[in-house]
Amino acid sequence: MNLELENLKVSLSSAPIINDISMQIDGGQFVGLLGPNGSGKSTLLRTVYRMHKPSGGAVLLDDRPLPSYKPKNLAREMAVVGQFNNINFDLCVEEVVMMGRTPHLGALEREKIRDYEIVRDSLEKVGMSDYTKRSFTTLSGGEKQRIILARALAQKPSLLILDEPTNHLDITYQLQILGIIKNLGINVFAALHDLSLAAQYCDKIYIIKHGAIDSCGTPDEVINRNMINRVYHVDCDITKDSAGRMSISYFPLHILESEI
Ligand SMILES: Nc1ncnc2c1ncn2[C@@H]1O[C@H](COP(=O)(O)OP(=O)(O)OP(=O)(O)O)[C@@H](O)[C@H]1O
Repeated sequence: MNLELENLKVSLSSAPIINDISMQIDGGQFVGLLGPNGSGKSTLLRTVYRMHKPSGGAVLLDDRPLPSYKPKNLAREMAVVGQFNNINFDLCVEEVVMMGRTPHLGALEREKIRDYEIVRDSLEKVGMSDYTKRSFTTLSGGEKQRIILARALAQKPSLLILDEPTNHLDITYQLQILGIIKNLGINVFAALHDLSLAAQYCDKIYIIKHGAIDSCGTPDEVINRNMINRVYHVDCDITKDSAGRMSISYFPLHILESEI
């Protein structure tokens, strides 16, 4: 499912948060949304998954306006991994991941063998196969995050929306999860903070600042010292290894301040 934002505006408590943003997520690309704290990344993503209503412009999915989709039809196509993933019911891991199959089942339809296979496969992908019967509430933050991603994978979406999907994960799982997401071959729109990881995994990056697009393009086009200075007010060195992988070395803030 292709996603297009057309001159999107979002206000929260009468304050303009997203100011006239247009974007395109298509072609099975992994698109990163980056920007400083408070720049509007979560607000933008929440508007795409209908938690906020735009105050102007439109969200289009496969060229159709978002409000024209029935929630269940939308859930068959779009999966969301939000920033806060509290589940207050005492469910085991398998039950949580099985929730991802709900949009594919009829009103009173029971899960079939195929649904259990998909759940097993999704748990395997995130390295949590041994936790099937564990109570979700007893898991660590990173384990919960991987289960919520498994639930999204079990949904078999064609558009995956992720709000900081790796913020609780150690580096092994950050790389593993980003690798899994990258290999899905579906449209992915993810808010990320780590510029080096975004450079490594994203096909396209949008940088936003104060609710507007600062820049957009391939990681090579967008991530550079000027942008990091302009958007984050931090100085840095950027190098590339022989495989073309970008490495960013940030300078402590007092160096930048003393140089101004
Ligand atoms: N309900 C609300 N009412 C008023 N302002 C809000 C509301 N929710 C969020 N904001 C403000 O909107 C701005 C954007 O917030 P948002 O969470 O979208 O930023 P973000 O880029 O995701 O930040 P972070 O990187 O810290 O997660 C912030 O200044 C925030 O305080």
